[in-house]
Amino acid sequence: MSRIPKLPTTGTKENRPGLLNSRPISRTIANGLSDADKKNLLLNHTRPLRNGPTTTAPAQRLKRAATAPSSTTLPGKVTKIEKKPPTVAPKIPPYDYKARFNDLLEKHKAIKSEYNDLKDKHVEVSDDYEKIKETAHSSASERDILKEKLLSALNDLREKTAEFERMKIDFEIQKHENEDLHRKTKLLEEISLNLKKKSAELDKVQSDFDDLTRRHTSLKEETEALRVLTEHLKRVSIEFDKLKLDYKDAQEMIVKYKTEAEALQNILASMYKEQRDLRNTIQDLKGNIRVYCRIRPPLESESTKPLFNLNVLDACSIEVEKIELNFSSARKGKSQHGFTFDGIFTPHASQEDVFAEVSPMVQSALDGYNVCIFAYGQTGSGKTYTMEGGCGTEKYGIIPRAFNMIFTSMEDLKRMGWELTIKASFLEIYNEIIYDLLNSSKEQESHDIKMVNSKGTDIYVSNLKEEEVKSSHDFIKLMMFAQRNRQTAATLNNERSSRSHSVAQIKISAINEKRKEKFTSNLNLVDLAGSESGKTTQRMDETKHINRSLSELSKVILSLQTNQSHIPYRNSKLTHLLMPSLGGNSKTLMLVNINQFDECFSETLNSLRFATKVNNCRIVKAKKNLTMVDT
Ligand SMILES: Nc1ncnc2c1ncn2[C@@H]1O[C@H](COP(=O)(O)OP(=O)(O)OP(=O)(O)O)[C@@H](O)[C@H]1O
Repeated sequence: MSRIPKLPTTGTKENRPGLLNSRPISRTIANGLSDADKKNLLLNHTRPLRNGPTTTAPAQRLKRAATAPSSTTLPGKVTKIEKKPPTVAPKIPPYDYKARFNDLLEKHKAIKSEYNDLKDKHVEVSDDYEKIKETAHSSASERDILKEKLLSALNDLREKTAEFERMKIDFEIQKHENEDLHRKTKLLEEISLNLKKKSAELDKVQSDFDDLTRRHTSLKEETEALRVLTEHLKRVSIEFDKLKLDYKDAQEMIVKYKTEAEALQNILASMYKEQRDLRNTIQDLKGNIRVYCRIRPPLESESTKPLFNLNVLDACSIEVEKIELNFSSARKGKSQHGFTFDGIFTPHASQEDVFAEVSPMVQSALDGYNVCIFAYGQTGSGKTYTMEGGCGTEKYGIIPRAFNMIFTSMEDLKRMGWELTIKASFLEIYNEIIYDLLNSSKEQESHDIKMVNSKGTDIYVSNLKEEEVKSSHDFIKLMMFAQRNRQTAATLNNERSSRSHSVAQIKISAINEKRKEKFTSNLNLVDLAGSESGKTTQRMDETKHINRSLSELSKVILSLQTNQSHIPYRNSKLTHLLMPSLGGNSKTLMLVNINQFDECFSETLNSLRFATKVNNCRIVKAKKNLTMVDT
């Protein structure tokens, strides 16, 4: 901004005119002199040399000039004064005036040229001064502008400062307020935290209180229950005391009754024995082989089938009659036959009616006798229905009813000190081979009939499954299982069930520890194969076997009837199996089943004739299998 040239800083501080006193003005201004200083400075510069406060003599000035620094710097122009090495003037003798004059002349010349130089320099300095003046002038105006600006800036500054001060105060106030707020916030946070804690504590206290309330309620209830219980206990205690007395009385009574019961039990046992003996006397009188005839009613589907005449003459006799219409045949005319048995079951007889007659035989088994009940007759005559029955307890046949009876009697026998074990097995004899009906696997083991002891009075079938039965329900389940197995075999081999003998064996083992008695008895319930003759090759084969076993059965019965020494039991599987139940020590009941269809007349006649043969046979008095228990 300043165009003032830089002046040399060297030189004396004396306020001399000209170059020697030329301090750089710009520097002084820049150094911030006061206005008065600046004025003085300018005046000093412009004052003529002679008006200077310290006017020096020309000789002195010359001398100073001679010793002055060899170079001076002027603003704008730099004049270099060459430094000459000081020449040592030869000492002039005082007498040499000429030389001294020449020397003075020389000095004068030098001063003169110096003067001229200085003059030139003065002119230069004057120019510079003018320039500086101008510059100073413009600087002054600039300074004024700047001053104004400075003033306004100062005003602004003052205002800003005032504003700043205000703001500072405001800031301070704000700061205080902020701090205050901060403090309050902190305080609030602390209060809120405390509140939260208190609230949590309150919640806990509340839940504790609720807990306590609940416990209090339950305790109250328990107390109430306890109170009720205590009252009840009091009552019970009174009752207990009463009962104790009653118990004492009862105990005395029990002892009394026990003695009486024992006496009664003895009476009962002897009565039971008498009753049993009487029963068996009656049985003996009736005969140990008993034959009944059952006539099957035609089914709805058979209602159109022609029937032959069948007259039930009395409870034990029937008459069958067929009128031959084929007059060309030799057997034309009436064919009438009468038969007498131990009983006749008409088509109206129910399963219950049949069992009522059969039950004494089951009772005999429970009394310790071997019993065999078998159904005989042609296919479809009602053998299976008679032995096994149909669905529902009403239609139950002899086998399930016999079991029901055994389990009912077991209770009475228990009361008299008898413990009974009942075992059951189911088998089928087809074409002289024994099949275990309780074994459902296809791979059947071979079954042989073997002797239990050397006396040959009892037999057993090897590899035959024997299940202990605890209830009649167990037995029904077992019987149904055997029926299913028989039906499966029948499905595989058409009509096999009709062509095979089915045997349900029930073994009763009884022991009376008190009386030291025990017995075992066998109850064989047999559904024989159809007695008719077959027509096909296979049927012929089957028939051969069936007929053989049935004729062997008739032979055995005949041998028994005629008291033969040798009874041919072993000639067929059936007779061999039934040996214990057919022999002297047994009771046999045969049910001959017939139907009334005209087409079945001759087979019916055959069945009735066979039954008559059996009926004529009287087994020797049966013996009970009772033995004494080894002690
Ligand atoms: N007394 C009866 N009352 C009502 N229906 C009977 C009677 N007897 C037999 N039936 C019925 O007659 C049909 C033949 O009887 P069942 O099967 O018992 O004869 P079956 O002699 O055993 O024949 P199979 O030798 O083929 O086994 C069956 O449907 C059976 O329900």
